[in-house]
Amino acid sequence: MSTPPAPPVITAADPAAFPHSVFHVRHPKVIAQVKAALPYGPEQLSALDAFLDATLHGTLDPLPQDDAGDRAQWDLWGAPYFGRGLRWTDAPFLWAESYFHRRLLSATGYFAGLWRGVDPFGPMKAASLGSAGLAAELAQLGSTASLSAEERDAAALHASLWGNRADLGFQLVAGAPVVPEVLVDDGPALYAHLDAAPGRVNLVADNAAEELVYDLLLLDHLLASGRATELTLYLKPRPYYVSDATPQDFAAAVHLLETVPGPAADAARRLRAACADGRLVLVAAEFFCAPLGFDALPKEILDAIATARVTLFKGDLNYRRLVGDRLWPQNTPFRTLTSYLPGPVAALRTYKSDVSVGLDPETVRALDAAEPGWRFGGRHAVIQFGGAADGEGVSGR
Ligand SMILES: O=P(O)(O)OC[C@@]1(O)O[C@H](CO)[C@@H](O)[C@@H]1O
Repeated sequence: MSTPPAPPVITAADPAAFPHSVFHVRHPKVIAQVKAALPYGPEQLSALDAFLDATLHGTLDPLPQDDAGDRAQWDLWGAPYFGRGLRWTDAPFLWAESYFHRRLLSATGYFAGLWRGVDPFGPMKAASLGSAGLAAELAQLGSTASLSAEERDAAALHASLWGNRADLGFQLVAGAPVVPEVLVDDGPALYAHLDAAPGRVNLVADNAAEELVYDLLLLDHLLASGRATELTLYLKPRPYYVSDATPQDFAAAVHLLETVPGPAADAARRLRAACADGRLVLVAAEFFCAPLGFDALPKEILDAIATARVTLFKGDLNYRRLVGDRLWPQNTPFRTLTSYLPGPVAALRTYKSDVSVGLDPETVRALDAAEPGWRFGGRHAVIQFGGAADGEGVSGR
């Protein structure tokens, strides 16, 4: 098959486009929320103000000295952009957002001093995890007992999918809850693949709190139903993109499940047992906080993808990193764009940014006509299964 050239990488330079609003509307709200969340002193508060001002009006400069030990790494990643008079919005959107979140941690003192290791988003994550709505939903889990096996399979997958709407950065700018719509549902094909031969399932997590709770229930469902013999859960080693899940968030999510008697607590007990005997392994890989696409995944993660029955990628950011943060023609097959990976992959993604692939042109035309902002509202979603690697590819990713 011929390999179409890759379209341009997305930047935030166009003031009329969505990525620009992330820097100019969402990020000021993120910083205001962080300043309000913890009782920081004048040093952290003024560092946060100065940082925001630099992202809005300044140019891209190297990482300040802090104790994280990754300055040389960022100097390499930032070499094309640092010290060239580029605005934050001129760099690739994926790169610049990742750098924003790394710099935000520095400004809060996350790497040195009193606030070392304190998650600036911790209070927001705790509030989301402690919400009455989530507790009520978990208390109702017993009602799925009356569903057919297929309905239970779909419910576990879709709860994990829609848990992604509970991304706390997105919630800062999201409108009222809306009726969700799944544009592509490869869920049955994914289950058929696992039924044909169980094996290890990898899940690359996205957000903490509500989303992670439903991810854990999906993992428990795969283990309890015999589809997964082992599980690997990939987490972030430190706070990132507001609410991305860290090992501490994993512990908090398991703890919440334990407090809800019935199916939730039963799932928590099984997950704890799987942690204890090594069937559920947590990996907090540095790579997942890097400003790179998954075409740059390190060997150990590629090996884990190659030997898994399937690797599930959660959320919008992982989707951008998986298929490439570019304005692809929307009918580009998901399978083609993920065939560079050495094993079967699936994405559970709600739409919160431009990137869109694997849709038929008629669907796109109808969506554009009926709801012009449909790619940013979190109301639409896809469950796309790439199957096994088949050698097709796109040049220039
Ligand atoms: O990966 P997630 O949590 O689903 O979404 C991350 C996100 O909120 O951040 C980006 C904009 O900042 C978008 O890609 C997306 O909307």
